[in-house]
Amino acid sequence: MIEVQHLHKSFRVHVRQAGWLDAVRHLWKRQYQVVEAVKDISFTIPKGEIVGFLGPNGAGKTTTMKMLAGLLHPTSGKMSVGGFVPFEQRPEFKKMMSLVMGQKSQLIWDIPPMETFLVNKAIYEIDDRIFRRTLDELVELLELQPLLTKQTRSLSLGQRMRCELAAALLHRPAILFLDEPTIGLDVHTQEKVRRFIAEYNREHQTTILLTSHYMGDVTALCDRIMIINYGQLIYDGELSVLTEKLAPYKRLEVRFSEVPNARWEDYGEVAEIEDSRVVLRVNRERVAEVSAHFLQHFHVHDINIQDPPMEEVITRAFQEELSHGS
Ligand SMILES: Nc1ncnc2c1ncn2[C@@H]1O[C@H](COP(=O)(O)OP(=O)(O)OP(=O)(O)O)[C@@H](O)[C@H]1O
Repeated sequence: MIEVQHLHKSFRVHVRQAGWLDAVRHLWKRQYQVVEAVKDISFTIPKGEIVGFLGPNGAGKTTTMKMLAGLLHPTSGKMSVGGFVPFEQRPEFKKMMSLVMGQKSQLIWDIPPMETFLVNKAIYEIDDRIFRRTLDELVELLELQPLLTKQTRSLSLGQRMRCELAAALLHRPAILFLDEPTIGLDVHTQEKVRRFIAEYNREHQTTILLTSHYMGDVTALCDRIMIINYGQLIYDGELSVLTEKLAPYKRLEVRFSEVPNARWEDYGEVAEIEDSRVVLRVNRERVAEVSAHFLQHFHVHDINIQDPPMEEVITRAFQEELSHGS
């Protein structure tokens, strides 16, 4: 459904001079610098898959998404999105995909969301019956009924984002690019949006590429992740494989009425230790044996075994790349 080969994008940016004298001089002789935002990335995403696209600030995620959505022309490389070359901007291409950017609104600010929906109906030439059916489904899934006729500018961020998603999905795109769809939302609304995306994908087999700084979005929605750093793809594969490779331990949290005296470092790396609680990073192969030992020899109130937090795994992935690069 999405195929990208050796994609590059560089921007030519004007270098600003620090001092006013230099700034005046350079009015005549401007200096430019080339920023390589995306460097030779290749990947394929089959129909119906949700892929998490991760990377630190400025890594090249938005630039890649904009190229995939046809908003930016690549410097070089090949792309096929649903069989189309995005930057050719064919009307059929626009009808089969949607881009939602958490930081940018496509709703018309001064009118209620329902009127933006009607504008989209006209733009995408959606048949009356299909429009009604799709709208009903989206209104129900996203709980939009009370918001439809309110002024868009009066909506809260979370209410607006739910309307943004509806506006983006009215024409039933087969491919969805979601750039930070939950940014700035409270935990409850984030959860709602996540559930909606998962349900919508299940129902319609929509192909989704998602960027998010919230690891909760990624762990809830994506089995596969791609990590980009300094414009290069440094990982493309299952999230669980990355976790096993970079963090070959589990987080073992044990609660006691009072932490007993023990040589905790014999069991694993001590992450936290308090009055009634010990958190250890225990090698995956030893988790079962260590837990059994604790239950047998100590008066344990509760024991909890988890994968390491995703933030930790991703940070390690960046660090690995940096140490390879140096
Ligand atoms: N229009 C532009 N002109 C010049 N440089 C740009 C432009 N757009 C992006 N860049 C640069 O390209 C690089 C990649 O930016 P991009 O916005 O794709 O990163 P990102 O991974 O989406 O970051 P974030 O998580 O902060 O949104 C950055 O160095 C950025 O400054």
